Amino acid sequence: MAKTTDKTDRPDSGRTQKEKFNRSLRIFDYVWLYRWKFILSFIILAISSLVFLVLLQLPGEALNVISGKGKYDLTVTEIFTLLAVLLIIQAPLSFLRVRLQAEVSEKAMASLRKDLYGKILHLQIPFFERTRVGEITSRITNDITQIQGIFSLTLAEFLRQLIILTGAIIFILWTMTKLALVSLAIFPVVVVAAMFFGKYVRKMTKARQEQLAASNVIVEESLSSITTVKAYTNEEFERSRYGQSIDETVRISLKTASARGLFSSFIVTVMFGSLFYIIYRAVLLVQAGSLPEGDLFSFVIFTALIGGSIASLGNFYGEIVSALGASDRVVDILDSEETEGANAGAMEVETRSSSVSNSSTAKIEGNIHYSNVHFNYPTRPDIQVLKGIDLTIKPGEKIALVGASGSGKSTIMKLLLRFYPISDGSITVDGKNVEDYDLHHFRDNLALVPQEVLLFGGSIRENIAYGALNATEEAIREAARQANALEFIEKFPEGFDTIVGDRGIQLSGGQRQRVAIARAILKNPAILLLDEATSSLDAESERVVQEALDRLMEGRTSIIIAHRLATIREVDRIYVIENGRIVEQGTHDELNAVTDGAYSALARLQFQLD
Ligand SMILES: Nc1ncnc2c1ncn2[C@@H]1O[C@H](COP(=O)(O)OP(=O)(O)OP(=O)(O)O)[C@@H](O)[C@H]1O
Repeated sequence: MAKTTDKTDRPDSGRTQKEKFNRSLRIFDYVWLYRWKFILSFIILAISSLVFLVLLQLPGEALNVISGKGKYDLTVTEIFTLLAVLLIIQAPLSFLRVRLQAEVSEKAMASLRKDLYGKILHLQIPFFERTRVGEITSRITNDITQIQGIFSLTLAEFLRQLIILTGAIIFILWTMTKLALVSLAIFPVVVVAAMFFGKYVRKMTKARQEQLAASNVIVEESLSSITTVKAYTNEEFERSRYGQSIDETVRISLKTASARGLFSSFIVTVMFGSLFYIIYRAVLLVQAGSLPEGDLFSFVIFTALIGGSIASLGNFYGEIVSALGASDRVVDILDSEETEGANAGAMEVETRSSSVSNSSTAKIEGNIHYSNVHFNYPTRPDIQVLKGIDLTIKPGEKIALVGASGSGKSTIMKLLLRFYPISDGSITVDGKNVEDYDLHHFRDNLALVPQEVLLFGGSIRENIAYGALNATEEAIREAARQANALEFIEKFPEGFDTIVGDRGIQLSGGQRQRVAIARAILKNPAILLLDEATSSLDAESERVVQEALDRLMEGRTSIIIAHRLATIREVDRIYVIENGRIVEQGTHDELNAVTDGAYSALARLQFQLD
């Protein structure tokens, strides 16, 4: 099973922090769509923060009024009436701000999510070979949630704290200059120290989360391959793998707990110690008669406010920095140039969805020509998988590829599907290089029936309709009939509405294959790619599947990867692939007649075994 490290394989290619930062800001484009609401929410925020600052001065002023040292000509009742009025004004403002920010962040992130997913779906296959599914999901879920947090909360809070901090400092400097200078000399130092300490604690917490995530990957991997785990009786192995990972989590957690413990002792003693020292100095001033009691009260409130603001600014800053990291990863994918074919843009998908298989471009006939095709997988540049493949298939012909495992049969097929760019040579269809076709139009003319059919989790109907999303009920039924699937589907109490379960596991192998064949029939492609199932179906299932396949292949150019030579006796031509080259070609009878031929050797071996 794969290693559990979560790494981004995309090269960081020495991008500087500044470049990363600038790229991250591209996320703002999404928020900018709702700029007026966003700006309005910040104006409201600024107003309510200022109101808050005024509000906090009032209790102190009330105390001053009692001791006859009031600054403004107000009675206690008037002060508290004012306080009540300000509170009431504050209420709808808060509501409106929260509502506006939620609307902006939800809508902006929804379009970001949609764009990102659209982009991911259009990325080339090598991206998916490099990047683990969990990591891609994490981009769409965790990273965007983190970015959303910034727009819905953090940025606003950051600004609010900044206003409060500035306002509070100005207030105490203005009204109690001497005392303010003492506290401004001590307090920020302590808070900054606390912030660094806090950063360390956060780092530890993150390490713990990562370790926990790694443990979850083990669970996910083991459970998704539970049949393999059981078949190999590796339950104990998996349990201990998980156990070790969990023990590691505990170890890191305890280290984190110690750091957290130290942190809170630090906060309690040093932070509050200095706060009390400042208050002590203030009380001395009150005692000496140079500071009214009410101002002392305000001073305490505002000093606590300044401390709180600095600390939370630190936290919010941390969140903003990590969201910038998340944005960078998201923009990395959004800007990726690894998109399939220049014609495969998201816009086109939108216009296409209404007329899925009826592309306006002329239908392909299916004249396929491979000319001196060389190929190596992008992930393994040193290993040449195809070493000069030449083959020609006329419209409606059926050809088979045979050869040992790893000889390159599937690769030949994948190149026709344009999953990878060809290193050298060319493939043409109807005389035109496959690269020059509009990708969607091109693939609309191809259908693939894979060896291992994995269905989507929905109903049988949805799975068949995947071949042509706008197909009618009759067309789906007819496709199922031709695929020899109608009978078994109708035996289910729910018929076409039967849910096939995650990846189709509630159907047998043969049934899954027939659903896949029905899907291909519905698509009605000119070219058919068939990776013959190796899993041996029982004779009866094999017969019905084969019959369905024969019907599917009728009148279509078909390329069959054959594992069982018995099924390809009737094809127009067989190509024997060895080590990325075609070593023999001809009909079954021709090749079988070659003494010491590669095919005849294979045939002897198989028919002996059969
Ligand atoms: N995605 C990939 N990335 C890198 N190498 C690959 C990839 N897929 C296949 N290969 C390598 O390319 C070679 C040819 O593989 P291919 O799947 O075409 O063989 P095959 O003849 O279809 O085998 P089988 O009959 O077992 O399906 C093998 O050596 C394989 O390891």
